[in-house]
Formats: sequence, C-alpha cells, structure tokens
Amino acid sequence: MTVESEIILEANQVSLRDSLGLTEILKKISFQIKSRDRVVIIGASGSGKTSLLRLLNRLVEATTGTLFFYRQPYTKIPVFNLRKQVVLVPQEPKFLGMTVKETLAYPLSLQQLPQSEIKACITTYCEQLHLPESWYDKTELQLSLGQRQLVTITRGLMMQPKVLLLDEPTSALDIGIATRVIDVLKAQGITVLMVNHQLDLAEKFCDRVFYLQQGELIKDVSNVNLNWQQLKEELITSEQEMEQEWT
Ligand SMILES: Nc1ncnc2c1ncn2[C@@H]1O[C@H](COP(=O)(O)OP(=O)(O)OP(=O)(O)O)[C@@H](O)[C@H]1O
Repeated sequence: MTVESEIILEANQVSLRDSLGLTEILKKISFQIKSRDRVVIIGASGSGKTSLLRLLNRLVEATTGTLFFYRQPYTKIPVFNLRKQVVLVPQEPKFLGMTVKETLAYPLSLQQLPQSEIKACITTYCEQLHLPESWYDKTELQLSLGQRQLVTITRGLMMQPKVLLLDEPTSALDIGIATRVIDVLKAQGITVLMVNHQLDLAEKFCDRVFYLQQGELIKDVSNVNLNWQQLKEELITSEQEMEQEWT
C-alpha cells in the first residue's frame, strides 16, 4: 500500500445526539479519509456540518459508533495527542487574550519546540499566507473576522497536522485572499475536511464531497463522479426546503 492511499480517519456508523439525548444531530455516518483527500462538507443550515467537524476534533463524543485515527479508536488516544494531529480551525476564532504572535506560537510552545524554531516557523508561514508583521502585536479586538480567520488558518498549517478541519475558513475573506489560502493548502498536500458554502472556491480545491441532509451523509462523491453544477443546484433546493420548514 502506498502512503497516498493510507487511511487516516474512519467513521463507522457514528451517531451524535445532543447533550439531553433528545435530538439526533448525526445519524449512522460512515466514511474513510485517506491521506491527501480534500473533502468539502456541504448541506443546508442545521444539517450537521459543524457537528461533524467537532466530533472529529473530539469536542463532542459520538453517542454510538466508532471513530478511528490510523485504525486506533478515538477513545484510546489522549485528546491532546489527537488534537495535535487532527486540528480544527473554527469559524469564529478566539485568541483568548493573546496577541497574534502569541496565538501563532502557542500550539508549538505546548509541543516544547525551541523558541528559535517557533520564530522561524511563524516567519515562513506568515510570508506564505501574506500575513503582515504589523499584525503580530494586535489582539482579536483589533482584527476583523476575516483577519482572525487568516491567523487561525496560519496557526493550523504551522502545526503540520495529519488532518486539517476547516469550518467555513474563508467565509469572511475576500476572494483574492481566500484563493491564496486554497493555493497554499493545495501546495502543502495536506489532508483537509472543510465546511464551505462557497462551492465555486471548493470546486477549485476539493476532490471529494460529503453531502449532509438532516444529519445523514446522503452523498459521498469523489473525482470522476463529481458534478459540481448538479451539486450546487441540489444544495440550493435543499436550502430552500429547509427555509420553508422553518417559516
Ligand atoms: N450542543 C447542541 N445541543 C443541541 N443541539 C445542537 C447542539 N449543537 C448543534 N445542535 C443542533 O444540531 C443541528 C446541526 O447543527 P450544526 O451546527 O452542526 O449544523 P450546520 O450544518 O453546521 O449548520 P450551519 O450551516 O447553519 O452552520 C442543528 O439542528 C443544531 O441546532
């Protein structure tokens, strides 16, 4: 087996209920993620996209079913080790009172990397993503949502994870910066699962689509079978149906 076809993540009949056990948020989801897969998760609002990423980052626990990381059940892996390798970039990043530079350095200092290496890493990745030095001493209150997103994407990449989970990472970025982010992700050959409503952008980057509907994974399509136009139309219809249900 080549490294490219190695299975990194696996979900086997995974379900998730809310904390009160009243609602089934994700229903018997199964999939395998191989090295270098670039998956976009789509679906109408409330279909479970963010919940799936949170589950994969172990911010919530599966109610039934099993998740595996390199064939090891999630429950057997210390959370800190898992989160070092399966990194989540949330939609609304928080810096917990730290400056940009401290935020970028934090995960690497937890791994006890020498300061000189951390500094070099920050410089390299900030240059690649065009994150200006003038932001280094700013706090989250001094940055826009898009700027904060760029900082947390940079931090996620700096951790060189096995899998990067991105929750609408480019929703507040202008198209030029968003495209640059996508180009860098592509160049790094990183394995990615991203929630993204901007399907035109996802089309440039992703080679696999997970389609969620009311917590069910109703489609898992890759490469040759991908018809982006059809998916866009289906998604619009699904979103309209969901809106009608709400009103
Ligand atoms: N902690 C929770 N407790 C109860 N219900 C929850 C919780 N988290 C999510 N949900 C419910 O689970 C469903 C899926 O939510 P989720 O945020 O995963 O959807 P989504 O597809 O990411 O939506 P959007 O596109 O609007 O961000 C929603 O109906 C939501 O109300």
